[in-house]
Amino acid sequence: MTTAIIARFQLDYGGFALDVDLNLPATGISVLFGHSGSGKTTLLRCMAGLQTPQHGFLQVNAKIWQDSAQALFLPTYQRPLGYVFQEANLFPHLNVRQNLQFGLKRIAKTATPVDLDLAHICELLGIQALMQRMPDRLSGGERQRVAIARALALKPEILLMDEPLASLDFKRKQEILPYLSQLQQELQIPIIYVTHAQQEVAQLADYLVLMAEGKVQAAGTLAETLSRLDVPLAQDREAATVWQARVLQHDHHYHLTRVSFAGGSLDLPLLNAAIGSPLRIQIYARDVSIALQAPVATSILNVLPATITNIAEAQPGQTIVRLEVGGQAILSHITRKSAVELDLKPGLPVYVQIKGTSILN
Ligand SMILES: Nc1ncnc2c1ncn2[C@@H]1O[C@H](COP(=O)(O)OP(=O)(O)OP(=O)(O)O)[C@@H](O)[C@H]1O
Repeated sequence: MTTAIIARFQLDYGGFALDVDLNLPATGISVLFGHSGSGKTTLLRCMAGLQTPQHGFLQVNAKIWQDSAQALFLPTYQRPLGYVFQEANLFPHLNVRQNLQFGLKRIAKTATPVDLDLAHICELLGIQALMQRMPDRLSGGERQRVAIARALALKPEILLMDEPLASLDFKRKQEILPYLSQLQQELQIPIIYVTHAQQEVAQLADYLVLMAEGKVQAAGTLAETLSRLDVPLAQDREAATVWQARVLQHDHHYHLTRVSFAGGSLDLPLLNAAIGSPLRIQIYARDVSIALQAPVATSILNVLPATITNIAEAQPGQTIVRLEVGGQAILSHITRKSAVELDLKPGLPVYVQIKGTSILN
């Protein structure tokens, strides 16, 4: 991982304390995930210079924005960042184009090497046709896409997003998520994205930071962090791993699509996606079962050789098993009785049977 951001903050509100020491990658979406009140927004506000912690150090790329040890603190307006809030906060008396142009003058003063072409940004966010519209004539999802474009128009070196989808209903969220995935693939700047929605984590995160009570509980690539048995996510009923895959071939006769991932290939229900296109595949731990031998007669299409790496107790009577399939981690929730009867142990070679998958993009 090429580190772009080093963030160390200690802040005490009296009743709540933030204490973090984080290195975040140079590209992709780093998601800050945690329960309400875990300190995600406070951390984001510290990065933006909207909060003044007792101790703070923030380095973005090679530049130090803040270092309390040397009394250095760049005010927010001198930090080349974009900030997207839960509500779009567009200027109601300006149309979309004027909203996007607002504040552009600032760029001349704080020009950065990052060259984001505004027209390209509008195209990525699908808002080219909305330029003349007033904000009250936009849907919630459109307003939020304009707010994201407005933040990017300032050519930031990082984009901070605080629950940008939280005020949207399910349908609007689904409408905007593909745009965010597209941005993540095209933009060369790091995005720090706050959410408490597990689905957004699975769909967007490249890097995942779990926060609890003002501290970082775990941080790492999405695959690493989702499959850690020592953090609550793996114990959750909704525990899942996410694999990056590519479309290999379509089988129109059986209505199946074969995709490849780092550890092999999977057959999925027929997808409407071009050969070679990238996909995220979510596999719930409850949909993965374990067999000691390769099953000879099974209706399950996806059976893969795997090795057990860790085992932990989950709910009463439940065991969670972490396995690797060609280096890719996968979780399986099974009954404790099965774990004992099969005598499962770390290092044991087994087979995983994947009963179902969801495609996230
Ligand atoms: N200005 C403030 N003064 C005192 N306490 C504050 C202040 N701002 C936030 N807090 C407290 O700090 C804690 C962390 O709040 P924060 O908004 O960072 O959490 P969060 O994880 O972003 O939560 P949510 O998901 O609900 O937005 C909360 O207990 C909150 O009440």
